[in-house]
Amino acid sequence: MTNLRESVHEVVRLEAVGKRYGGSGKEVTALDAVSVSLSRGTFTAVMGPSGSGKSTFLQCAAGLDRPTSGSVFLDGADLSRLGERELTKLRRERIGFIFQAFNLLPALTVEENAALPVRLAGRRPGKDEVREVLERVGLGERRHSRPGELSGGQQQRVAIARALISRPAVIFADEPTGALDTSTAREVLALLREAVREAGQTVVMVTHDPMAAAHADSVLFLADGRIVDSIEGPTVEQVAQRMTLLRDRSRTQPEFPSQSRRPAGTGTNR
Ligand SMILES: Nc1ncnc2c1ncn2[C@@H]1O[C@H](COP(=O)(O)OP(=O)(O)OP(=O)(O)O)[C@@H](O)[C@H]1O
Repeated sequence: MTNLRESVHEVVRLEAVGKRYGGSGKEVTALDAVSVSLSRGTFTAVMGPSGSGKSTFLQCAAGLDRPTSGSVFLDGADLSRLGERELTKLRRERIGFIFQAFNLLPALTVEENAALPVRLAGRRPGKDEVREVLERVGLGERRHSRPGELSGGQQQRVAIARALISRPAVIFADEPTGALDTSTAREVLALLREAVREAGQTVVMVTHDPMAAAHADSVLFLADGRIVDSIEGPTVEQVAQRMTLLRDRSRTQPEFPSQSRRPAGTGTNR
């Protein structure tokens, strides 16, 4: 299961990952030979115009969907070699998920929602374990509330607590700040950054928002299913400028000319 070529610092690796949808003349290439390596304890944002393949990238990297070609390695495991049951176990134990729509269970309290991954793994969550993770996201006082009694930002913090409780190697976040106002979004991003800095976790976040992307260590840019660019230590202005360029190019040319593509994954190995 372990890839011997893999560096010990590497926690997510995509090798020539392709994903095609449909068939019989209506095939869409959502990912086209994407290769990238992400190190432990890094925060990576994934950006690109609408339809560029961001969600597909996240789904394939997180083992929620299987690529049509290529391989995905996650925390040492080659996902293509895992059966559904093993994949579910790996997702439950090694990966945390955060979505734009929070996806909390309305009938459960804050602490029950946060403890869900532990229960699903067949373990009884310790009181301290749940309290600690809720305090970490600033919701220690709200543990008996239900999601409907909380603001959007508070609900997303419950979702972050739920993603953190099993101490996963990687947290995949799909537009985690998409439904939040700017100051609440900043709080959520600060929590993700803290998970990277203090717990050495790896965060991969799809976003449309240059402000959110600027909280990451690096930004990968997708266009037409390929990684066409990346920025290390991004600023809001740099990210916004790069996105404008990509949108303009995708409007004027249906496909990127190959000479404008940088080799996939450059600048992302740290
Ligand atoms: N289940 C599917 N069946 C068919 N085509 C799909 C499916 N999912 C995605 N696609 C296509 O694959 C391409 C990439 O889609 P994807 O959702 O990954 O893009 P995205 O960058 O996340 O877009 P957005 O920013 O609009 O959410 C698009 O052309 C999309 O229409």
